[in-house]
This record gives sequence, structure tokens and C-alpha cells, in this order.
Amino acid sequence: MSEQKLDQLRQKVDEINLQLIELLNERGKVVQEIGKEKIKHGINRFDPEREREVLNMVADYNKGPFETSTMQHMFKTIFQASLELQEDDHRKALLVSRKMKAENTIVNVNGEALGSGKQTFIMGPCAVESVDQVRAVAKAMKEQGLKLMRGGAFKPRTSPYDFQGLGLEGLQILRKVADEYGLGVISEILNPNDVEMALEYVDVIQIGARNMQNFDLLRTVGKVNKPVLLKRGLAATIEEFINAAEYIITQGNDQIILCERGIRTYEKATRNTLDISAVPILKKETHLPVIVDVTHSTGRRDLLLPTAKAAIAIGADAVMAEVHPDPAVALSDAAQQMNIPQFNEFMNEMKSFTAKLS
Ligand SMILES: C=C(O[C@@H]1C=C(C(=O)O)C=C[C@H]1O)C(=O)O
Repeated sequence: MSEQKLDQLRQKVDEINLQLIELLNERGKVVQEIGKEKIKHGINRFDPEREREVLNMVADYNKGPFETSTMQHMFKTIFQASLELQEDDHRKALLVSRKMKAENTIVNVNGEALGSGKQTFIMGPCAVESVDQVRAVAKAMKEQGLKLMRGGAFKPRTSPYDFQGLGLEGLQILRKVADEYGLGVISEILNPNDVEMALEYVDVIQIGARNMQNFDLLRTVGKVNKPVLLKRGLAATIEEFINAAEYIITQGNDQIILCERGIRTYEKATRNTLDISAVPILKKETHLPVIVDVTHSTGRRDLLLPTAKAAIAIGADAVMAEVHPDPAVALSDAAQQMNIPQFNEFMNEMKSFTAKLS
């Protein structure tokens, strides 16, 4: 075939391509109108009977050279794209997505602006055990210039026989001590019925990994005017994690902090596997602040510093870790909490590390 002939044929193909584009878009507009009518009458967008009718029409009219099955396959792709055209904006772009909002959401808690580009450290005991225990940690935190204290009052433990937390008394201790030292309080709430009560004591409501898909709880914290720290589920994909945050934001609360805390894999060297790449993915896909809990993702004190450095280096807005005055006698997570001197060493290292980065 001469080059001239090839050019001529391609020109012909291009003319047909242009017609196809026009026709497909024309079809799209009609489909959108059908979509609007369906909404008016409360009819489902997807109509398999109608699709079958069209596929039968394709079979009746197709004269080749494409096989009927091939032509039908192309039409199925058109149906799929048409259904997407009929979707409303919320389904196409989630409210938590960057597509919906390009700029970072900044969550302000006790003078710290999570999501602003300045890194924050959230420290505190795994579980609240006593006033003295919380005080010792709060004092050390204040001396390091930290503003946000975590602490568990309601503890969702793997075994029902393990320490379940002090409950309301734990929240009261946290509030009292935090006020003495000018700290903000982050604590987990397990039950939708406790959310209202917790508003009085906490600055951030934590939704734990085990409750990431507790949709009633997500909807409840979505209705209150209080920041929410949402932890990634034990075996949740990033998509599931993002959708969990969407449950909160659909109720009106956009003050959401996402927390990567490791996921369950076959690897046994660490308690969970820290999915460090989740951080830039979540930063890219959503406009929410993203933090890393190095304690629960590793379950190992010797890995807290390297994973915290990795988290900051990869773009996390904050690092969360656990501190206890005497981890050996802690009622939970004894193997992974730092004692006060270890915490000071950790903070000093991290401060010089973040200074070097900026
Ligand atoms: C456009 C419609 O909605 C959907 C899209 C179809 C299409 O693209 O042809 C067919 C059936 C429905 O699943 C319709 O119901 O006619």
C-alpha cells in the first residue's frame, strides 16, 4: 500500500471518529435527560431489561465485519459510561476528595493547625490509669512544648478479660490534667450514645480502627461540632478508609483527621504493617490532614523513631505515639510505650530531624 493510500484511509477513519464523538455525546445528552426523568419518577438508573432490548437490537442489525458479541461488548461499555453520566456529583467526586476541594482542610485543635504544613506530635498514655500517671506524661509533654495529648478511657481490647478502661472517670481525669497543663485531649469513643457526653471532655473524638466501619458511630460524630480522628481499620483498604471519612463528612462535619495505624498482613515482625505509602496517597486523594500512629503500626519501641522519621519525611501532618511513666506496669500495650526519658530522647531526635527537613 502506498503511503498516499494509507493517508487517505486514515483521513476517512478520522472523519468517522469525529462523527462517532459527536454521536456518542449526542447520545450522552439524551441519556442525561432520561436520568433526570428517572429521578423525577423515583426510577432506578440501571435498567437491565432496557439494556437487553438494546443488545438484541444490536444483534438484529449488526452486519459485520465486527462480530455481534464484539459489538455488544462495545455497547455494554457505552451503557456503563451512560450510567456514570446519570450519577449525581456526590457519587462522581466524594466530599472528602481533592476533586471536590483542592485546598487542604486545616483542623485547629488547642493552637495546633493540623494540615497546615507544620508537623505536630500527639503523645500520651495508651490507657488512662490514674491522675498521677496522666500527670507525669502531661508534665513531660508540656516541657517539650507539645499541645495535644491522647489517652484511652474506653478501651476496645481484643480480649473481654483485659482492662477495658476507666470510662467516664478516665475522660474526667484527662480533662482535669490537660487543663492543668494547657493540653488538648484526644480520646476514643466506642458507642454512639456516649458521643454527646464526650463533647464536654475531649477536644477531638477518636474513632478507633475496630470501629472504622461502624456506620452509626460515623454518622453520629458527623453531626457534632468537634474534630474527629479516624483510624484506618485493621484490614481496610485505602478506598474503604476514604469512604468511612465520607460517612462523617456527609453529615456536615468536615473536621476529620485520617490516621494510618498499620494494617494486618502476614508479616509477624511487627504488630501491624505500617502502610507508609498510604500517607501520600491519602494526601493526594483527599483534602484532610493525615497522621501516623507509630505505636500501633509497629508495636515495637525500637521502631518508633525510624517510622516517625519516615512518616514526617513522606508528608504526614503529625505523628502519634504512646508514653507511660512506667511501661512495664502499664495495663495495656506494655511492650510498645515509651517511658519519660525515652520520650524526651524521641522528641529531641524528632525536633532536630524536622529542623533539618525544613
Ligand atoms: C439510558 C437509560 O439508562 C441506562 C442506560 C442505558 C443506555 O445507555 O442505553 C440503558 C439502560 C439503563 O441501564 C435507559 O434506561 O434508557
